[in-house]
Amino acid sequence: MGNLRPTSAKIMSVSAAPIDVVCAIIRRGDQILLAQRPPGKSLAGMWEFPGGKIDPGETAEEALHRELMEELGCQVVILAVGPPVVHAYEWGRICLHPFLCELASASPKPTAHEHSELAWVFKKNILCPDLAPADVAVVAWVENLA
Ligand SMILES: Nc1nc2c([nH]c(=O)n2[C@@H]2O[C@H](COP(=O)(O)OP(=O)(O)OP(=O)(O)O)[C@@H](O)[C@H]2O)c(=O)[nH]1
Repeated sequence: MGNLRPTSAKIMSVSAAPIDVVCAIIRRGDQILLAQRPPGKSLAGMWEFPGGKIDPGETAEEALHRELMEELGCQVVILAVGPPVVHAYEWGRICLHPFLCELASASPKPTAHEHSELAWVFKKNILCPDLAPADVAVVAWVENLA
């Protein structure tokens, strides 16, 4: 009996609808902006593409622009929309919606308002061990872009 609770909790988290998350692959020449998740958040210390959860009533594009303004204080132009990636973490599933972007011409430079650090990384070096696991499939899409 004692084992029933954890097992059923696990089944519930796996079968629940995934949480929709947007992320921006911001391109600058051959480099892409990565952001390091801060202490106290899930996947703390790992690197990700800036973005976050889609709020109720928001489109994915609206969420992307809002998150980038909150996290980096910048504006982007969307160049391409990638295939969504569903990834199961221990705590539940996310559906990650990737957008290839570039900084808008009048945008301020990205600044880390919520992340520990920002880094412009050459495309060929993005696949590092401390990249958020869900992002590996996004990198496969990015690598195949012209
Ligand atoms: N933003 C972002 N989140 C990602 C990526 N890859 C990935 O697995 N995630 C996961 O997706 C979830 C997004 O949550 P978040 O914490 O960024 O969302 P948020 O800004 O709305 O945060 P909040 O809920 O603390 O307000 C996290 O669990 C994060 O670990 C990525 O490339 N970008």
